[in-house]
Amino acid sequence: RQAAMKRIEELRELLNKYNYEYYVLDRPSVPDAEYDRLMQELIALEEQYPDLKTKDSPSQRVGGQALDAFQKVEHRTPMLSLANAFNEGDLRDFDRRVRQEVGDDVAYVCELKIDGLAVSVRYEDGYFVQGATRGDGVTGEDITENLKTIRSLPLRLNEPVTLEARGEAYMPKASFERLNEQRRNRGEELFANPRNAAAGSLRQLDPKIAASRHLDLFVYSLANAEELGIDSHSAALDYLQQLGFKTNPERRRCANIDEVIQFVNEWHGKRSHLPYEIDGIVVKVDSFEQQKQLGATAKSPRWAVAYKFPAEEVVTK
Ligand SMILES: Cc1ccc2cc(C(N)=O)cc(O)c2n1
Repeated sequence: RQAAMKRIEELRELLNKYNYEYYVLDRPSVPDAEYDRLMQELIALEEQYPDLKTKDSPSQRVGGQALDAFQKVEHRTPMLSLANAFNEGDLRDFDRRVRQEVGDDVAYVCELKIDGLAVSVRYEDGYFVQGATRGDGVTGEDITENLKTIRSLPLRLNEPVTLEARGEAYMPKASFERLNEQRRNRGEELFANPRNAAAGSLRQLDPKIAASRHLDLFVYSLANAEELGIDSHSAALDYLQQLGFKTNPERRRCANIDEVIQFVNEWHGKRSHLPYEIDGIVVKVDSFEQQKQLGATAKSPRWAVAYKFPAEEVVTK
């Protein structure tokens, strides 16, 4: 039994590491066959010794039976939506309002605005404990079992911290094409775009169906950053990455609004080359102290804006 416990721990660490390399770093170090072989060994040992199964075991990603309904979840801090900017003038207006409030010494962080579903994930002592949809920003739906099927979501963080992170669950373009191909062959109704497909997948009561949709997740903010002594959005993103979350690498810290506009123009033409859809660029004041000075309206922060790209001409296939 001692040997089994040791081997189970070894397998769990190995499989979580291989999973991280494959799904977060996109740099697998072992062939799939090796991963599958080790997973089968872990599942067999956990069946033999069920009490040695832990909640961060990689065998627990695709949950058990389907749920009857989703429970409601109250977000500890509201999930804000972003005010939109549609052109350079809107961005300059945003910058002027910010500088009127906090002065000219302000830096921004630009991120790609992933076209998916906003979700919130909670960890206690480093273990994933609950995940929820944004809902109306205050109350969402508990989709913990479905989020567990997203391989880039760590079941355990690199540090035993208690936190709540926010991110965008999305369906990569390749998964979307494959899914619609399947539905076409079965004469089923097609999804209009990856965002709708991701929404439909996360709303599945059966986690096995959610798992089959190959969703992914970029994490983009820390709800309790202050408690953890983090003072800026860029530091929060670095910390999330350090903890083992998948964060979007295409982010840039900008010293002024001109650099923001440059970043926006750069990505305007490049987004079709991305393996996922984006519908704009998120621009945030970097310093949390300045964010606090700017505050938020009932709906959205005054320290952030979403620059929206015009909807891509629809190419019907
Ligand atoms: C505060 C906030 C709200 C929605 C967001 C949405 C995205 C996104 N869709 O990528 C990124 C962010 O940093 C966001 N930040």
